[in-house]
Amino acid sequence: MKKIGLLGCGVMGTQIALAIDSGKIPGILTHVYDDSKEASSELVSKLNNKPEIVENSHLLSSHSVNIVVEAASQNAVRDDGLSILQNKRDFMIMSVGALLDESIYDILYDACDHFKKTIYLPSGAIAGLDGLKSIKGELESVSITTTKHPRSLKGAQFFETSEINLDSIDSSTVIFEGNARDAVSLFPANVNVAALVSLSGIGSDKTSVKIIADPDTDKNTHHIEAVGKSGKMIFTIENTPDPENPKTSRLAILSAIETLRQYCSDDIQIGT
Ligand SMILES: NC(=O)C1=CN([C@@H]2O[C@H](COP(=O)(O)OP(=O)(O)OC[C@H]3O[C@@H](n4cnc5c(N)ncnc54)[C@H](OP(=O)(O)O)[C@@H]3O)[C@@H](O)[C@H]2O)C=CC1
Ligand SMILES: O=C([O-])CC(=O)C(=O)O
Repeated sequence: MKKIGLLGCGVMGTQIALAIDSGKIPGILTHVYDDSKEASSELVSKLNNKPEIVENSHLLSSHSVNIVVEAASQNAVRDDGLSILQNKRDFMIMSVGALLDESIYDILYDACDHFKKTIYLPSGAIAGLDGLKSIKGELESVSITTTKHPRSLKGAQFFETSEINLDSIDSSTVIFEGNARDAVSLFPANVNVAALVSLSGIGSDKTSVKIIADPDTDKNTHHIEAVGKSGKMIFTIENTPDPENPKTSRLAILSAIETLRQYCSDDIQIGT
């Protein structure tokens, strides 16, 4: 059975750990780490098969795990990605926005090649990446519009310099329009999906992103439009937010679980 190290013990990390513990993912969770000792202890308390809590993130991949699963933050990918691959572990990334920094992307890409390891990027909170990848070479334009309740957007770096006050928004309001590169750095916990769309399609400079704060929605909605020689693709995904962390959609958690389940099984691989 594959051995798994978990980096990040928040909402998503906890659900992934429970899926391993219940046997839904046929692997063994051997080591976990979170910057918050409270979060890692709370996660371990919920499991029947208790993993070891390591003292720092680098120790995760120094143990003999097959894969490290990141469910923490873009900073975690920046700080720990290279050492995970250098220690010859596969790496599953949820905070995909970190890869839109070209220097990080190049370092991790080269490390995969050099150490013969693989980075896995689950589809997260969206669908349609299979189609987008297939028409990559023929795409003319790609856009993604993300709509969330203002409470799901709270705490984003964007608000450190913006005049917009989320608490005073009383109707659907466009709060950001720009490219995917800027979007993921200003909203690092909200639009990792824009990084997935960019990496599957025409890149982060050409992928347009719009972010809407809507006080009347109870969904995290992502609307993607891609136009190219092969025709037009339109995807709208209306996600249920996680009750504990409304920034994160239930689909993103289930997508992480399914990717890890496939990694740990000898299943037929469906989809592009
Ligand atoms: N690809 C996709 O489609 C999606 C990606 N995501 C991303 O997945 C990640 C996990 O989401 P979720 O579980 O909901 O987030 P949570 O905030 O619930 O959990 C993240 C946990 O990781 C900890 N953490 C943050 N940075 C580090 C670090 N550098 N090293 C170790 N621990 C760290 C946090 O601690 P503390 O609270 O103390 O910072 C927190 O306990 C987020 O980055 C999120 O943006 C989410 C949804 C969709
Ligand atoms: O879960 C979602 O709806 C999307 C999200 O937070 C992200 O892409 O970072």
